[in-house]
Amino acid sequence: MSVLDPHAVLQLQDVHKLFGDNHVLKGVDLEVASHEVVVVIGASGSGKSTLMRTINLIEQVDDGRILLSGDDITDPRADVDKVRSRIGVVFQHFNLFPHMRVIDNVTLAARRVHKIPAADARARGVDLLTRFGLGDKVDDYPDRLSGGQQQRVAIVRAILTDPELLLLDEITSALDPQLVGEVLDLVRSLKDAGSTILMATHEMSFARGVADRIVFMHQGRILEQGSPEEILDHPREEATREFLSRVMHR
Ligand SMILES: Nc1ncnc2c1ncn2[C@@H]1O[C@H](COP(=O)(O)OP(=O)(O)OP(=O)(O)O)[C@@H](O)[C@H]1O
Repeated sequence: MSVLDPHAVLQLQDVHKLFGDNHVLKGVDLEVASHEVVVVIGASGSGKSTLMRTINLIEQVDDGRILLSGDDITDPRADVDKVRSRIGVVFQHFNLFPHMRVIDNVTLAARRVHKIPAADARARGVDLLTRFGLGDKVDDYPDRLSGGQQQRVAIVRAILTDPELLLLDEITSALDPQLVGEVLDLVRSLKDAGSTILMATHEMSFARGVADRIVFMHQGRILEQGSPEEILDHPREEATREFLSRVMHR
């Protein structure tokens, strides 16, 4: 077993996941250090989403373990709600509640799960929304917002309580191309503010711009990982080269 970084926010050790006979994660080892931005790339079906979902305990691992700041969150005795409250998650679809105003969407978990007083949660929500260009949307309902604005609201919701780790799974895939930039700008400012982020994306230019490290997944394994230059410009593996030539010429 590898020597573990005692400061790692996230550690996956030999994680396996099967859906029936389909061995989707075949022994994944991965560490994310504090303040690090790690971007996972790979073909459709390579296991990126499943990887993210095991970390948020939506999927149970079949073997191996996952540590969050040293705590084994795959231990059957782990408190799932407590683990989830330590991780901010944004998925492809924004999943905002349509009947709730933006500010209520943003502060719901802070109030209900973290028991932050409503006035404090609102103040922090308004501050973050304003900082990210949504100050005039605080009291709107989500259907009045563009897809990019809704996704930025979902990100504000995810960071409201300062989670230890942010999981961003294909957060721009459902957006019109002209709306992608504003969401990516927000992620860049989270990086600059020191967030620890694990992100799966198909946006190679964004991966290059924001990643400290890129991880290439292939058929349920991490085939190679390194700096954006190493992986995107000088990949060692044939499968990585094939994948990149496909996505770059799309
Ligand atoms: N809930 C599930 N039940 C059964 N099979 C699943 C389930 N979720 C994922 N799979 C299978 O696991 C494999 C990996 O899927 P996953 O969604 O993790 O890939 P991905 O790399 O995220 O793909 P994409 O880029 O298209 O999102 C696929 O073969 C998929 O069919």
